[in-house]
This record gives sequence, C-alpha cells and structure tokens, in this order.
Amino acid sequence: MTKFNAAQAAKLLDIRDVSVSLNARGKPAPSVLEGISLAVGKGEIVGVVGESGCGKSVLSLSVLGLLPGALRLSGGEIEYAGVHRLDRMGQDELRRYRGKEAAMIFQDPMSSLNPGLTIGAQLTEMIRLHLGYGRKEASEWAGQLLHKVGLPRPASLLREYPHRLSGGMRQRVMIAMAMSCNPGLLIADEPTTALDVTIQAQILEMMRGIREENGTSIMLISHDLGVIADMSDRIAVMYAGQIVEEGDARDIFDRPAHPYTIGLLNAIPSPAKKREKLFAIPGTVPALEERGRGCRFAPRCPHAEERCRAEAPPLVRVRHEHRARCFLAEEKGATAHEPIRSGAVG
Ligand SMILES: Nc1ncnc2c1ncn2[C@@H]1O[C@H](COP(=O)(O)OP(=O)(O)OP(=O)(O)O)[C@@H](O)[C@H]1O
Repeated sequence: MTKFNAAQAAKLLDIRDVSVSLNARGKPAPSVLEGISLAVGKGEIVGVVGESGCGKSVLSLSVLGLLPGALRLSGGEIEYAGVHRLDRMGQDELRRYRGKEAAMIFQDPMSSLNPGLTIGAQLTEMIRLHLGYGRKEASEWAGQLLHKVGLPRPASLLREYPHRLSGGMRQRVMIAMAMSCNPGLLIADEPTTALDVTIQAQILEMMRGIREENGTSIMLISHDLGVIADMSDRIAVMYAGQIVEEGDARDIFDRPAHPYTIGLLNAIPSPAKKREKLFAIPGTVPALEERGRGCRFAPRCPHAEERCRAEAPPLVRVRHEHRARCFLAEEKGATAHEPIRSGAVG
C-alpha cells in the first residue's frame, strides 16, 4: 500500500451528506444514495468498493455533475478545491470543470471514444478546447501524452481509429485523454474490469505513476476489493446506497469492522485459496423498494440480531478515522466480527 499522509493533505473533493433521488414529480422519491460523506485529499487515492447496484457509479456521476435526467441531487453538497460548489454550477461552468479540473475514465473506452474519429483528432480536440493550444502544439502534446501512458509509436497511433487498438491500448488512450488537461481529480470507474489480469496490473501501475508524477487525486471505483487493495490510501465500502465502512486502507484490511467488508475480503481470490471454493456473500443487494427500515445488510448478515432488522445503524467511529455502520462494531469496536467463511457458497 502506498504511503500517503491523509492528515497532512488538503481536501480537494469534499462530498458532504449527499443524497440522490429518483426524479418523481411531486411524489416522495426513494433515495439511490443516502447521506454520503467522503473527502479526497490532494494527491490521495480513495477506493470506493461495493457490489453491482450499490451506487458507486451514481456517486461518480454526481461528482462530475453528470447525473442522468431520471436522478437528482436531493440533499447535501459537493465542493471542489474549497471554492467550487458542484450543486451551484451552471452548465458552462460544469463543462469547464469537467476535463480541466476533474476527468473520468470508464470501464468501456469504446463508449467514450468516437469510433469515427482518429485518436489524434479526439485528443487534440480536447486539448484545444480546454487548453486553447494551436493545432501543432496540441498535436505535439497529444503525442507526448500517448508516450506517457506507455503507448509505442505515438506519431502513427495518432492517425489510427479506436477499433484498430486492443482493449488495453484503448484504455491507455482514454487515460491519456483524461490526463490531457492535467486535472486535479481523476475518477476511474472500473477502469480495468474488461482487461485481462496482466494488463490490469499495468494500467493500475500507470495510474499510480500519474499520482506520483502529477500529484493527481484519484477516486478508484471497483466491485473488486482486490483491485482497490494495493492502490488506495483510503477505502469507502458502499452498500445499497450508503457508506457502510470507511477508513485507512490498512485498517480496512487488517481490522474490518462491518460484516459486508469482511464478506468482500473473503471473496478476494488468492493463490493460497486456490483449492478452496471461491467465497461469495449469500443473497443479493436489495432493490430500492426492498430496503427495510433496519440495517440494509441485515438479510445477508450472519451476525444480524432483532435490533438490526428493526433499526438503522448510524455510521459510528470505531477508531481514529475508521467508521462503520454496524451496531456490533459500535458496541465492541472493530474486532466485533470473526470472518464469515463458514457461510461460504460456491
Ligand atoms: N438512470 C437511472 N435511472 C434510475 N435509477 C438509476 C439510474 N442509474 C442508477 N440507478 C439506480 O441506482 C442504483 C445504483 O446504481 P449504480 O450504477 O450507481 O451502481 P454501481 O454500484 O455503480 O453498480 P455497477 O457496478 O453495476 O455499475 C441502481 O440499482 C438503480 O436503482
């Protein structure tokens, strides 16, 4: 894990008590995200982890002011660099903020690359728009960016169309595009999920290099705690639209306090576990209408008691900067739970 002193870092992104709801005209709408508070320091890598449907992508789209029409920010505030309030920005200001201050890389580069334009045309358009460079300067910078992300023969690559590149190369192009204006914040939503393991490791290593070289803050989103593990300084675990545990990456790994986190940790495949059945947390993430009034994880939790089904646990501090949303963690501290391997399913 990387050395990063969160206490010394100034906040670059500050998400305060943010809720996102379905846009149901006039009617009370269920919350997709509820009371999310999360900060990302300058140069810090924060991992956001949770199964599919927990709200990770909705959170990243909120940070970019890119929520789809069906959803709206219904509470809280998002502040960038201590001055910009996302919830108060107009469309023009938002456009300038995206790309220049905060950039995103997605799981599938083809969804963001235009198949009808060369790599060079797409990269230089972005550079000219945000940095105001002339054609020649922009083209030179584009070549340098491709070189920086480890792509060979940048000059000829600039003339290629996206479909001629491998998945790993396309992801590198996406990252070059995201880095073209040297943004302070990079949001990477499942950046390596579609890639094979060796390429995955190379891309993650490259992102770490970007942080070292440019001091870029990174919000790294994945359903796989294994991917987040080596990269993150801090980790937020999301479940059914809430943060259920948050803390220093070391604490999350060495002393997980929430049974959901323990389940995710047990589900990481490793060479040592090769002969064992791969663990999966039984059950699925509840849909919006299935959430009860108690703890949202209670139906899948091996430790759930009557109280967990009746009351929603608050997010409480278990130690220092380590927080968890669990009654048992609250009562006993972060050593409340034994790993839940015994409930393993194939
Ligand atoms: N465009 C939308 N309209 C309505 N509801 C949405 C929309 N996008 C997301 N949601 C709701 O938000 C929930 C969280 O979705 P989100 O995509 O953020 O999850 P995720 O954790 O990123 O999962 P995945 O890894 O599959 O992308 C969904 O289960 C769904 O209920």
